[in-house]
Amino acid sequence: MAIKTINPYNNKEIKSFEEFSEEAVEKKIAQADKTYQKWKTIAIKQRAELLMNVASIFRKRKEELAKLITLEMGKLIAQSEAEVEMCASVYEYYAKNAADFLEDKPIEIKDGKAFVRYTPIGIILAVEPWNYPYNQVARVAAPNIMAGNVIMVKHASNVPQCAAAIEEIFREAGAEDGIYTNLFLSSSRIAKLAEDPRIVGLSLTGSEKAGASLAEAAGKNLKKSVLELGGSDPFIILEDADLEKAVKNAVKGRFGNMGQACTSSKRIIAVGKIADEFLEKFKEKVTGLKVGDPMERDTEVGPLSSEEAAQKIEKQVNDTVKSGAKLVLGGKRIDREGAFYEPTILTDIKPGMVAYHEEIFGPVASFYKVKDEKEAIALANDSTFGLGGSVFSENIDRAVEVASQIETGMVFINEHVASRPDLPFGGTKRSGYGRELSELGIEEFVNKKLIRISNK
Ligand SMILES: O=CCCCC(=O)O
Repeated sequence: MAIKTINPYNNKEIKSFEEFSEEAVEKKIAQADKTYQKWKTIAIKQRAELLMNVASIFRKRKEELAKLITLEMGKLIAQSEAEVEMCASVYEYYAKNAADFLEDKPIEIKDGKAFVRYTPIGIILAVEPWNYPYNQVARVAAPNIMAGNVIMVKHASNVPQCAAAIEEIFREAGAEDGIYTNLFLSSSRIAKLAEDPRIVGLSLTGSEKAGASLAEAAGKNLKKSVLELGGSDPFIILEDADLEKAVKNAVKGRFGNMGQACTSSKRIIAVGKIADEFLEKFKEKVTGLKVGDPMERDTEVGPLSSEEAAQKIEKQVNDTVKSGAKLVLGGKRIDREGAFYEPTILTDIKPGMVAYHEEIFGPVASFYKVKDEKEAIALANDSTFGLGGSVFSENIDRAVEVASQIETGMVFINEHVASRPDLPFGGTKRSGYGRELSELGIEEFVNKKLIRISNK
């Protein structure tokens, strides 16, 4: 199968890459394994130097790297640049903090001494998505390389140039072959890779379907896995919220990256008397955003990642409207070439409708008006997903109380959900398991080895 770059701004093919043969993949695994035997013994200071170089190359080549994102998946250019910066900060964060995170953890016992030592385990296979082509990879590569593991990445097939660029950056930074390996492969070959005894851990960010099949392969082969899957994050606005702040965050939280984030604020739940005013202001802010070329700095609405993605959104919205929901804004394809879809707001969504249950991975906000806080929490939790969520209130104790009742892996108060290197990221329920980023992210693929020294 050829792996193609198609520019979603005009649906034109730009470049095509050949999938790696079985022999080529075997050679790369053998190289990664050989390099791992050495890398696991290398001082952490040297590992940190490599990642500091990687961070600095990302920053130095920011413009060019950002353009590749925009070309391959249509992200607005300023957001692509911000992603490159965020990705550099992830490499830098682990370069600076991993030594502390990996220190021996003493255990207090009465007789003798005991501690937990974190040791590397081998090759980690990461399956990564197109929506943040550099940053999603950094979150797995940086902690694992610092922990002494090596990484093989099967990236999404619509961002091959970004995928190749990451490997090239590692090479430029001085990484030996095998520390970071890009694999041009189709998804159907992942299960076979999981059988390889040299690959010891599997990490995936993607859909529930892809996660289930990776987890099945990991389970069959008794390998650890981390899954970061979809979400339908609730964004709750309590009656005492700062409305301006809530509106600003809702626009960014739902329409940033054209709504193509697992943690987008997909379900906006407004309580009581502020609901109508919120909706009016929210609609006002979204109406009239400038549609155009994502490479142009004044464009506010770019294309989705692909024609297929735009068609899927179109079908989900049409099905929801057919079953009785109302359109407050948008609701159709934008009449121009490319994978464009209007920023859309839906209301009157009821259980049984597509938008109530499915993740809508695009610029579509589902708006719900509820009677009180209790109803808001019940609605927020009436989802198979459990990734992130937001609560807006000027009463922080109250907001924390609501946050603690929401069944997700992350809740942000008075902010939309956004990852940061120093905060754990991940979900519960059908949004997956395990954590990326922060100290927790480096603990996923290490052997937490107990060493006990007897005093008998
Ligand atoms: O699809 C997952 C998006 C993660 C966005 C972030 O890093 O904040």
